[in-house]
Amino acid sequence: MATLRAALRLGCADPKALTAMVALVLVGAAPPLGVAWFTKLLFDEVGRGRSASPSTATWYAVAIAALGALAAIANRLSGYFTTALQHAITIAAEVRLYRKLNSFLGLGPFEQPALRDRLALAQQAADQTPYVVVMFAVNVAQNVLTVGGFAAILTSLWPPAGLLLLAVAVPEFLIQLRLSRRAARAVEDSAGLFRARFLFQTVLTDLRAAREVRLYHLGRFFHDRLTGAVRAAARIELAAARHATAVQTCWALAGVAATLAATVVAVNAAVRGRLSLGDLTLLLAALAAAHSGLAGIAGQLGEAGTAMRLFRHYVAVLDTPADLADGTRPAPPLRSAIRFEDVWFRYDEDGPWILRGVDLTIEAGEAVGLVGLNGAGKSTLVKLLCRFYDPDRGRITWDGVDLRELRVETLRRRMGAVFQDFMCYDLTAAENVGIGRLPHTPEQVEEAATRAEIHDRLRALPHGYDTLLSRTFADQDGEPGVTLSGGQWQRVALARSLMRADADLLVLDEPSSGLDADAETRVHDSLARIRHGRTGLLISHRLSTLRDARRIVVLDGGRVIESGAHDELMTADGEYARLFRLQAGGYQLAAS
Ligand SMILES: Nc1ncnc2c1ncn2[C@@H]1O[C@H](COP(=O)(O)OP(=O)(O)OP(=O)(O)O)[C@@H](O)[C@H]1O
Repeated sequence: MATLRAALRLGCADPKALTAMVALVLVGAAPPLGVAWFTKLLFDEVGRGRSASPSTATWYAVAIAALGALAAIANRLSGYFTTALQHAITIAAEVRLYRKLNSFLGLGPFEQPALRDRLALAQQAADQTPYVVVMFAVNVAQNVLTVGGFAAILTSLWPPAGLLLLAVAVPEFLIQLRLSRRAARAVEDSAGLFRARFLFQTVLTDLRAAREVRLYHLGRFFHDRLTGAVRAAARIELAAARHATAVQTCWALAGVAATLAATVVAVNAAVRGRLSLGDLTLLLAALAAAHSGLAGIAGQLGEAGTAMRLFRHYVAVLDTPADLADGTRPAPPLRSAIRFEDVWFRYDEDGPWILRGVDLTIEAGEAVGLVGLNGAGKSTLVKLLCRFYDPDRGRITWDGVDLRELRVETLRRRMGAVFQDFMCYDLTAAENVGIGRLPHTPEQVEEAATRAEIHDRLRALPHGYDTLLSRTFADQDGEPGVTLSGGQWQRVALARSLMRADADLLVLDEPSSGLDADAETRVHDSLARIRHGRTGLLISHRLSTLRDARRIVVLDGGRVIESGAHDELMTADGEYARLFRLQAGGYQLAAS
């Protein structure tokens, strides 16, 4: 019931269009009845032979034409309002769905395949169901008027006709409902395949993927995967469609047999003079119209049944509980320290521990470098600090307050971050930088870009900061935009993080891996100036960039195994010293 209420609520997304459409559909219900009735009168009039009145017969013909015109106009207008309503429903459904997605505070929900499948179904259902349900309600109202009218005519001419219609209609409705369940199950079963299809379509059309796809001749490989997914989904849906076709065909034949029986009875009655030619015409027309009207209602009932079953996924997504409980206290400016206290974390309940009792203090105003081999857990630690996930054990505190007690939005406002896999948005240069802080002024954008050493490059673009950084969308002149080099994009991402110039904490996960040696030195000098007095957590595999960090922390197997200044760690001659010497040795070799 809640599902139906939700669908109907969405169905009323544009009340004016809905009202106009309902009125027009109902207006469109009358003409068929009138046409049938005037046709009967016309036939009876013409059947009177010489005593027939040509003017009366002409008026009947005009009435039939006028009713046809009314039906056509109502049809066209209701078509327009239906389209308007459909758009309003799509917009309202998407607003709710994406508002819900945005309400997830962490990353967990985005990593659940079942939820992703459900989301795909929800998107599909949200677009279709409210419309299908509203149309079902409206068409049933229309058909009930039409079918009811014809049924009344039929019953008045031949009383058992009403019972005959009922005997055909009830089983047909039940059959359609049953088939609708199976059709919905088929769509559910193929949801994962459709997501896979979308993934392969993206790989085959994405500019970033295009290089590898061509170099490794992967076009055929991904195309096969794509068609494989489409074929598998088609097999599932066709199996359901075959079953439905078989059942519906059998039932249609039964309906034809019933109509035939009724027709034979009526024709016999006419031959025996119990029905006039007009009565016979009316009866046959009424029989055909009532039968097709009932079949229409049954078909729409099946469609609505399928749509309603799928719509449960939309409602379920909207009802998905919050992934992380938001805190209640605003995050204050960082005065003392951020502390990881015996933090344990794993991504899945039965997965391996990624962080195993991390104890780490980042004093306010201190720059800490984080070092470790691939997979040591550095980025995971950052994700916990940003509260994309909560620790399974232990806690992270911000000036002594557990992160879980702080309002996430206020906490994140106090951070600027560049992630390893930062985003390159198909937006203008100004937007790519500026979205690090909304709203902002052009001066703030240019200042951040200057600090990230990318201002000159962005200013020199064809439309300066208004240049579209995309090769897949056209700019305001209809030309493809421009794209930047990997290192330049990285500087744009850095500039984005620097839009939060007043952030208490700057988290930089490999911020200079793509920069040339010159840029790296300049960016790090600039970062050192920006960070001055600000807390920083810097992850880098280029250990030379961390030398100036007040403290370097080495993570290994999810634990902190060393901590200290560069010189201290070199003297201790542990893992850091080993890694540093390896890298320095490499540079010396290259230099000699
Ligand atoms: N979203 C995730 N779901 C499941 N496992 C993950 C996820 N992200 C990372 N992992 C796993 O956690 C471990 C630590 O990954 P993490 O990205 O934190 O390492 P890292 O130290 O930053 O490595 P790198 O130096 O390569 O960037 C890896 O074994 C990785 O497979």
